[in-house]
Amino acid sequence: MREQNQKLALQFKNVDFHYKNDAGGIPILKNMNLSVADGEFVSIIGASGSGKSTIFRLIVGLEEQTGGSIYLNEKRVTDRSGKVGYMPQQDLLMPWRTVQQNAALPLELHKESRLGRRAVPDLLEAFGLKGYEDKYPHELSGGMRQRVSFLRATLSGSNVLLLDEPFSALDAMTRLFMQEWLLEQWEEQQSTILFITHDISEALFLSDRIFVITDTPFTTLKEIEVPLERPRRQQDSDKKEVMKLKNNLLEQFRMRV
Ligand SMILES: Nc1ncnc2c1ncn2[C@@H]1O[C@H](COP(=O)(O)OP(=O)(O)OP(=O)(O)O)[C@@H](O)[C@H]1O
Repeated sequence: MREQNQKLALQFKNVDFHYKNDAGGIPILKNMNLSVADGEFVSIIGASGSGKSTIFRLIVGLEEQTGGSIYLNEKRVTDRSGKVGYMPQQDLLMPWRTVQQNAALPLELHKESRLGRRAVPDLLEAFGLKGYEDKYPHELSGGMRQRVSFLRATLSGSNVLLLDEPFSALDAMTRLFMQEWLLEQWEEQQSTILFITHDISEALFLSDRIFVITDTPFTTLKEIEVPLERPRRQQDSDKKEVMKLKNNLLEQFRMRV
């Protein structure tokens, strides 16, 4: 496992949240606590509609909790807009902007980024986009669009990145390569990643810990530690202890279908 420091990158303390509706509200989080260490890779899995994206929307500040507090890097931050890197479910690249212009958008919005404009050429190369700087999104493959979108989240300059099903639209082979690539970037940038997926194998391959939503509304999430050393390769997922975890998780979800 990668060296983690004792600092917390993210913490929910007694957080309540419900969506408003005519019937009085749809409760999602009830007095919920959660901690993610700086440098950790954590996945969140759960059934469709269980509240995974809502957790991200609260962290990003797109929704406001009705109770409790959310801490980023151990500071209680009330205005979290632009303070974390966020890659939503669809890549949301702007079709009229080039690769470079799409990726560098956070630098236009938030001038004081940890990485800064000078990092852009190096990062474009690291993200396999060198030579494509002036192309438009429709000229790219699915995997490339995902990489531009991830680069944009990275350029927010935050040490915390939230990735919401980033690989769901990719073919199976590209997806496997993108997972390995993502782990390399995570190591390189020393970031903290929260990753939503429906794919149990993907969560096991990538994560230090997996948070499982078993019921909604939820107070705690079930936590699973993944017993794999780093660096990892796809074939590590075939190890006996990982297969056992996978089968247990599949069984849990099967009972809910
Ligand atoms: N803006 C909204 N107003 C009212 N209800 C909402 C709103 N957004 C989400 N919900 C409801 O809140 C619940 C949780 O939604 P959320 O998008 O967090 O689920 P999810 O686990 O991310 O789902 P999926 O895996 O399908 O993306 C769902 O029942 C959804 O219908």
